[in-house]
Amino acid sequence: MRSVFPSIEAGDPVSLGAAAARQIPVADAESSAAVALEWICTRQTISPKRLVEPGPTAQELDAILRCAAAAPDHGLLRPWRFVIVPAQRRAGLGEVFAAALIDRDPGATLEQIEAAREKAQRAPLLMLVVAQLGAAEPPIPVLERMVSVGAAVQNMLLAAHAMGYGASLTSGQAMTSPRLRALFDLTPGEEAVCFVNIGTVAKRKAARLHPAVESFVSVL
Ligand SMILES: Cc1cc2nc3c(=O)[nH]c(=O)nc-3n(C[C@H](O)[C@H](O)[C@H](O)COP(=O)(O)O)c2cc1C
Repeated sequence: MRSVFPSIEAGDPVSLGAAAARQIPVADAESSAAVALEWICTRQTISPKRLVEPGPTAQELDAILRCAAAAPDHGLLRPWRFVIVPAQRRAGLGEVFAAALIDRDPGATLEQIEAAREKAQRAPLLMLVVAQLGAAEPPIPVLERMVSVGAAVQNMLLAAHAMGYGASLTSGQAMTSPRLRALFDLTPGEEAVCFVNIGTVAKRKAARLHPAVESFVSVL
């Protein structure tokens, strides 16, 4: 496993979880915290067009998914699930993207239809994020469940980044298409939120400037 996190040993598939549980000696704690903060703040979107092979190995993907499972989850509803789209199902997803575009815009050009189709072929790892927002017990508000979904997704983006991969989220109007819902067997109460794309970074853009803290924090 590639890692920028020094206390995680290369090749150790369980090390992400183990590192969190580990009692880090005080002398190492500060540098570990500094690396973790750096790692969180340097995550950036890498467009699927810039994500190439190799993608995460099966072991790495398992570690990434276990990070999702560490997300805060009020009521322990686990209000999300993920659907991996393997290579042999990409063409089928591309047809759904193309048909969804034609549904929305019957006048779409052949070029636009082909571009929609091609979106299913990018990034070595492609995974749909499904939010489960229907009736639940305990009745945790939908807004809180979406926070849990977002936290699970962010944990995966950060895990991929820590392993040295690039990652991004993609969405768009096809997410609400009945065709996409049918392909992924979404049940009533489930919503397709976005795709997670992960792979090796072919080219990186300059990171964006993050908003200043004072622009989003106040004191009551
Ligand atoms: C739910 C969700 C869906 C997104 N969908 C898209 C998308 O379809 N296309 C895109 O270019 N970026 C998409 N993004 C990524 C944002 O554009 C990106 O996070 C933002 O520009 C900030 O850049 P950064 O991630 O590098 O900090 C999505 C982000 C979220 C949270």
